Order: sequence, then structure tokens, then C-alpha cells
Amino acid sequence: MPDSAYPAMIDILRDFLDDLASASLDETTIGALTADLSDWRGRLEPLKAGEDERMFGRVDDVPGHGQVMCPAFAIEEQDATSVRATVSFGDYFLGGNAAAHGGAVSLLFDEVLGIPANSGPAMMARTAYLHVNYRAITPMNRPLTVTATLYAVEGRKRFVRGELKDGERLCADADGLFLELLPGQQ
Ligand SMILES: CCCCCCCC/C=C\CCCCCCCC(=O)SCCNC(=O)CCNC(=O)[C@H](O)C(C)(C)COP(=O)(O)OP(=O)(O)OC[C@H]1O[C@@H](n2cnc3c(N)ncnc32)[C@H](O)[C@@H]1OP(=O)(O)O
Repeated sequence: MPDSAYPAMIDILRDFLDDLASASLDETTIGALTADLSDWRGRLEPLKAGEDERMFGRVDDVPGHGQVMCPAFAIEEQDATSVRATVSFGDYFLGGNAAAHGGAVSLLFDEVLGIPANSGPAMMARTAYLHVNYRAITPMNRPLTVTATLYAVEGRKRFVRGELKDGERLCADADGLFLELLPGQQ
């Protein structure tokens, strides 16, 4: 698979979504864009593949793993029980009043808390709950710090806490339970 070109293509797609979200469009531009996008739908449709053959979200060693669903975060530090990363919410993730959408913040926590929850050799763990507290607005288009720490393991249960900060200011925190899947569990 051409992994080398794929992350750059995803970066452009992210920039495109930010540009689209922040633009005021006239009818001519909307028509042209609709035609281009439907042309691309036609080209991609025959390439449909099963989960294991897809690249979206499955490219190792690049921020965001090659997907645009969640803001891309760059891991700065990681050990067996914790992770610290830098993230920036582009215009695509705007909620309102210059604040990031709450759902995008939750999505980020699910991804980042999932890292220490899945860092061991045991079976993969899946989110059972994710409790998010929005403490202050999450600002757009600037580097924020997101952290997650595995603080308890009880049988199959892995408890993880996380924080999203703008400098010293706490924007949101989260508490998640991840459950280790049983062998053969879907
Ligand atoms: C941006 C996109 C990028 C794409 C990237 C792709 C590749 C990336 C690769 C790698 C990334 C790694 C990062 C991933 C992170 C994200 C993970 C997710 O978002 S997962 C999807 C969301 N979650 C579900 O869909 C779960 C749906 N629920 C279930 O499947 C089951 O409910 C499950 C497995 C969670 C538990 O079911 P049971 O049957 O195995 O276990 P039971 O018996 O119900 O519970 C066991 C114990 O846990 C407690 N428990 C279960 N759920 C609980 C809850 N919600 N609250 C409290 N306790 C709970 C129970 O009370 C029980 O406790 P007692 O043993 O009796 O003490």
C-alpha cells in the first residue's frame, strides 16, 4: 500500500475541510464543488474494501493515523500507563462562539484515553463509558495539550483519566472505563 503518499493526502483533506467549514460559498462555487465531489465518488466507489484492507485511520506513526474524523494529535511523550499529546482543533471542529464542538472533544478523549487502555500485551479494550466534563471553552486553531493516564485495573476493567488544557487552563477532563474483550468477543 502506498503509505508514504497517504498521510500527505489526508493532511490536504483536513485542510480542505477546514477551508470549506470557514468559507462563505456562492452558488457557482457550490455547483463546481458538488460536481468535483460526485466525480470522486464515482472513482472511489469501485475501490470499496473490507476493514482490513482499508487505510483510513490505520496508518502507523503519523499523527491521527491517517483519518479526519478526530482532530490529529501528535504524541509528545508516552509510557506504559500514560500519554501526552499536542492537538489543535481546526475550523472543521468549530461548535460555536469560537469554541470547539463538544462532540469533537469527546471523540478526542475516546482516542487518547484508548491509548493507555490498550498499551499492554493483553486483549484489546473497548470503551464502556466515557464521562466528559467541559470546564471552559476549548479554543480553536492553537496548540493544546491532551493527557491520559491509566489509574486502575480491576480484572478486565481499565480505568483511564484525561485532561485537555490550553496552557495552564483546564478546558475539559474525562474519566473512561475500557473493558478488555474476551477471546472471540466482537
Ligand atoms: C477517529 C477514528 C479513527 C479510527 C481508528 C481505527 C484504528 C485505530 C486503532 C487503535 C486505536 C485504539 C484506541 C481505540 C479507542 C476507541 C475505543 C472505542 O471507541 S470502542 C467503540 C465504543 N464502544 C463500544 O462500542 C462498546 C459497546 N459495548 C460493548 O461492546 C460491551 O458492552 C462491552 C464489551 C463494553 C462490555 O460487555 P461484556 O459483555 O464484555 O462485559 P459485561 O459483562 O457487560 O461487563 C463486565 C463488567 O464491566 C461492567 N460494565 C460494563 N459496562 C459498564 C458501564 N458502561 N459502566 C460501568 N460498568 C460497566 C459490568 O458491570 C461488569 O462488571 P462486574 O464484572 O460485574 O463487576
